[in-house]
Amino acid sequence: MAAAAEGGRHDQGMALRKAEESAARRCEAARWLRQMEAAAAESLPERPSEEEFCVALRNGLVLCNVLNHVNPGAVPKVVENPIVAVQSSDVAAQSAIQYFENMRNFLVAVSEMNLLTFEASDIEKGGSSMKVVDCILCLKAYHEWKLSGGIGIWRYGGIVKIASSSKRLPSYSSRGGGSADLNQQMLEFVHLLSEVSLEESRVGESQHSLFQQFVLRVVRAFLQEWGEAEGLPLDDMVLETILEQACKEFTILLASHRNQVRSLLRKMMKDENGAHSKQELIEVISKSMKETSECFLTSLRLPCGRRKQLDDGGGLEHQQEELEKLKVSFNEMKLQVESTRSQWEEDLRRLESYFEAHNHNAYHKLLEENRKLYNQVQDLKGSIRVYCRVKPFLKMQTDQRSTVDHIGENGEIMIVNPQKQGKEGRKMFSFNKIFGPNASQSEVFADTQPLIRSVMDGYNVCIFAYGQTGSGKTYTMSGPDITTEETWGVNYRSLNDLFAISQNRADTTTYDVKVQMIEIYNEQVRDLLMVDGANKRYPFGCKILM
Ligand SMILES: Nc1ncnc2c1ncn2[C@@H]1O[C@H](COP(=O)(O)OP(=O)(O)OP(=O)(O)O)[C@@H](O)[C@H]1O
Repeated sequence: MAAAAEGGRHDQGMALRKAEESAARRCEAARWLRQMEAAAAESLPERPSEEEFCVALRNGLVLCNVLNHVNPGAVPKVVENPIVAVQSSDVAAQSAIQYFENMRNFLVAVSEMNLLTFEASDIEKGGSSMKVVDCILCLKAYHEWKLSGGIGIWRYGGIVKIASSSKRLPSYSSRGGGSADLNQQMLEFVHLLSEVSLEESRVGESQHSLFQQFVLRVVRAFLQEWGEAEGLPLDDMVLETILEQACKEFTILLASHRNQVRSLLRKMMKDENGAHSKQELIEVISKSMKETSECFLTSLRLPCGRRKQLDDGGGLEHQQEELEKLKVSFNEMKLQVESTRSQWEEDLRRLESYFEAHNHNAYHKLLEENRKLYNQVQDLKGSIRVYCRVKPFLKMQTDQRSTVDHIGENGEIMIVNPQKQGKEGRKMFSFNKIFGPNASQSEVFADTQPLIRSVMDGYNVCIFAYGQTGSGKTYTMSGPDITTEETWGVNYRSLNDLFAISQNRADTTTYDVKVQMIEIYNEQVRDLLMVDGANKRYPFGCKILM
């Protein structure tokens, strides 16, 4: 109950405020009419009731006169009959007709000026005086705008008027004005259109920026919601580039269409053959607007999730289809690129392994040939070579008479036996080469060294020293001091080369090196590396390599 009472009080308060508001507006309208028309001051009170207000204006006289003050000639014929309190029924009927003519002329003129208007019945008893008040206040605002120079944009209750200078204000005449007046209006319109261009371009720039931001957000939100655009390369940069381009094109289109409209209107104005109705003018403008919007939609080319709301011409639907096609073709292309890439990778792998195998084979073939040639040379030099080294006299030796008479260049050596005479006392021996008493360890090894490579190529090689006790076998094969490389004998030098070649060929060949040391003495063969003395003697089941 309390709530209902509260609601009722609230409604009463609202109604009171509305009544106060409409009374204030009515008083404002009455004050202005009284200022504009002296006759109104007599018939219209300064603070009239609704009834008083309607009665004072019902004959249309005040309204027509005021309108003619605002826009001279707007109502060419005004019925000036005085208000008579008591009339005969005939006179009253005639007056009513004349007054109705005033009211009709007023309403037509106001309507042609594109101002707010009302129905004739609104001013009759039981009508809505609010609309009458609105019409008068609208006329008042228009009048004030004209007085202030009529420059810029004027708005009142949804009505918009644009003008640039007081000299060329749009002049609205009554319906009977003819084509000349209409053409004048259109020329004015064209003039105003070009005048507002500057203002438009300034506003356009900020609108462009706002529009761009707005569309960017819409599209991003849409793509997030859509989720199917993952495969498309629509990152922020791409989107912004597309939209920026679309906005630029839209701006250019707008400017172009504005110019088109302007030139079309100018052409129409110059066409003196006939008048052009307002309907024709509107048709031209709306056609141009439609073209602009279609061009923009075509140039934008973006999907829109709310297409049903926005697209009543099927343009966005077409864009959506195009996008779907693009997406399918993009995915196909992506698959094709993937497949081509894996094909290339496979081809590359095959080529690599082919060249690797080819190189490997070629290398081995070359190596084999090289080995063959090398070992053929070794064979030609002789598969069994015998060298002779002449031991020098040691410092401790007192008798230093030599038995070597002569050493030839081709491996001959002449030995002298002083105890025999003649031919028996001189004997000539031939070897592959003779090393004299001054030959160094490295000179002796130089002739043996090529055979070490033959070992690494898989050939069997045997180097051994032969001679009586104390003749220098150990000196030649091992050397007097193994700590000094210069004095190394054939064995150490051979092993050194063997491991060096093994390392050089590590990329292609793996070598397994084994060593065995045996002694043959008094027809007994002993394994020198065996710790176990019992097994030292031959046979111990091993192969002699060197
Ligand atoms: N070319 C040489 N230059 C200098 N000294 C040498 C040369 N050949 C051998 N000698 C010296 O002669 C001595 C005997 O040599 P070595 O021990 O090499 O003989 P061997 O043939 O091995 O004897 P064995 O068969 O008894 O073992 C050693 O003192 C060695 O240093």
